Amino acid sequence: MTVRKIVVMGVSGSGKSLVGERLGDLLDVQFFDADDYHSESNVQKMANGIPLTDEDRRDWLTDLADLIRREAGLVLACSALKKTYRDQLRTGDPSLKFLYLKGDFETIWSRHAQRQDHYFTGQDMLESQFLSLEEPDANEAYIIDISATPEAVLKQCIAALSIKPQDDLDQ
Ligand SMILES: Nc1ncnc2c1ncn2[C@@H]1O[C@H](COP(=O)(O)OP(=O)(O)OP(=O)(O)O)[C@@H](O)[C@H]1O
Ligand SMILES: O=C(O)[C@H](O)[C@@H](O)[C@H](O)[C@H](O)CO
Repeated sequence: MTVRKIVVMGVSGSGKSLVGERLGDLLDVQFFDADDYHSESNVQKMANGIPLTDEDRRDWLTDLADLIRREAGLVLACSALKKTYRDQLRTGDPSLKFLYLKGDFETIWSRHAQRQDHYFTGQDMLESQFLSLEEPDANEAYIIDISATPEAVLKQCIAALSIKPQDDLDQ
């Protein structure tokens, strides 16, 4: 297994934390959530229903690139919505692999609605994520269809990264 540094990307509610955590366990590398690296003012902004700007995300991405550089292996859940953001993350390690959790607004909104106690809420906020999103193509990321169950989504990730035979996940 050679893949050691992975970013699980996508809009809010696409399943990055759920899938990323399980992937970290499977790969036996630490899982990090980029949400934990937002400044207090960024969190406040989002909690007040104001989407982040490029400027708001600049220092956050710098810190995340440092984290990627520092760790020998990791799975990082990070929105990484724009190409320039992903380029900034890759400065931490050019071999970084991206898994893009791709889904439509309706699917993701329905999952958002089930989530509680999260500062990122509201249809407008989710819409703003889709407006900012610059989808990576297959040259830049493995594209994962999130319409299926978490287990099936995880299987796609494993297959994309060619980590283990898929049968190992059947339980
Ligand atoms: N494939 C799936 N099928 C059904 N529910 C899912 C699936 N993936 C994730 N969920 C659920 O959808 C919700 C959002 O998932 P999660 O919190 O992992 O997304 P996220 O991308 O990390 O969001 P955020 O960036 O806002 O933190 C959670 O309640 C999670 O359990
Ligand atoms: O780039 C961004 O706009 C942020 O990273 C968001 O995606 C939120 O942090 C996250 O979705 C909240 O859970």
